[in-house]
Amino acid sequence: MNLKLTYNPQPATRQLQFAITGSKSETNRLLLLQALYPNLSLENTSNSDDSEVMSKALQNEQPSTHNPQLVDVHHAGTAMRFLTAFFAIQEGKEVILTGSTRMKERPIKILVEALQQLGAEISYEEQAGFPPLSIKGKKLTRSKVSLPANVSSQYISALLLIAPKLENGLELTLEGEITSVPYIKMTLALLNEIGVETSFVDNIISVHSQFTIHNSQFTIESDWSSASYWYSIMALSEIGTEITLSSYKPNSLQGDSALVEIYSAFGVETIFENNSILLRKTHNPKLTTHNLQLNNCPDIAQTIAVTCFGLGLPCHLTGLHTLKIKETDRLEALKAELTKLGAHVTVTDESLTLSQSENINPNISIKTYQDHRMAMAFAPLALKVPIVIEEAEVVSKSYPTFWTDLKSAGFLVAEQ
Ligand SMILES: O=C(O)C1=C[C@@H](OP(=O)(O)O)[C@@H](O)[C@H](O)C1
Ligand SMILES: C=C(OP(=O)(O)O)C(=O)O
Repeated sequence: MNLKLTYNPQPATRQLQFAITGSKSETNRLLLLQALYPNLSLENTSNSDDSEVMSKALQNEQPSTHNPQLVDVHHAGTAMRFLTAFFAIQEGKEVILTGSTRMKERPIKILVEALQQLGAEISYEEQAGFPPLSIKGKKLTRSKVSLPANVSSQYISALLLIAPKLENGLELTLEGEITSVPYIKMTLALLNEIGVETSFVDNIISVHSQFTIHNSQFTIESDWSSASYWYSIMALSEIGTEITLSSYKPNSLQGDSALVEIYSAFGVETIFENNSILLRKTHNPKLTTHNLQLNNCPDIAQTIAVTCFGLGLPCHLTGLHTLKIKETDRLEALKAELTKLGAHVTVTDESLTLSQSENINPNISIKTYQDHRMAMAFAPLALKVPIVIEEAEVVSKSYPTFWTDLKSAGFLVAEQ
């Protein structure tokens, strides 16, 4: 489904307000913890496809006589990585864990080797180092392992999530530069919330074993990565435009809440009130090069690059080495699509540089490369020029109601 987006400014008749569902990162961690500790109950879980597949994989557990069970996580990176660790400790159970064609190109060797060092029985079904995996669940008896930390934090989170169920807990030594650190801290914070003791000093993380927990209820904060598209819409809107998003709090576990500070430089003010954020366009940003290090919040890189282009601002974004192994090679995808719109962009393996531009080519058809964030990051440009988003249904990976929310905000969204 290709969607043509245009924007026809109407006088504001009411305050725009959207309830975004829970963080998919927090949801997928807590769903796994709920499978390990059934007396954990969750509110405001994510309605994303990635959380649906996670939930289904954990619920559809068949008795061990149906071995091996096929579990398909489609495009969900967190589900693939977290479930690899989960199934590795399900004694007597065998699964083949697989995903989409792209998932079979996303590396998993670092996690598999770490689990194997702890005693897990995992082998590759097709290409060594990549899904699908054959996993024979067993009791893991070892408790210390080292692994490279500069490729994906999801490998580390996966190990941490099963750690309290290991006989002697876990001590992880992280090698090299640690990437996407807030996601690791989110995992530790959620473990702490349910009563698991952890420590993270220098490059060593320790998790104590904890076989049961008290009844515990957790309300998940809404997804900041999804909020990023509204930040971009505000940045590209007229001064005075406002929108309210719920439910958010100032002390978030999500690294993407860095949006508050980043978008203040693009003229968007954030006010926290009653469990919500009010976003207001207050001024037009200064014409300077925006230098941002995004190692801590890789998922908002596409949003920021497109915002800068829409505002005609030059930018230099760094810390983007993980973007090449996500839903697509996001650096190449950004370069190709921004260039079609008239941008001057260069990329390296870890950075993107955008020159100042004055025009945006209208009626360009944006390829989305099976990447939800390509579709949602480019949509706000409809405030400036008509634009077509190809295979627009990809948004359901993280934000299934994105197009209906956009319509409610006054965008014209027509199937082509
Ligand atoms: O742990 C998580 O929930 C995530 C970690 C990040 O991945 P990397 O650590 O691979 O950068 C992020 O990009 C992804 O969307 C979600
Ligand atoms: C990278 C992402 O997800 P995952 O790695 O979990 O597929 C994302 O949602 O932007």
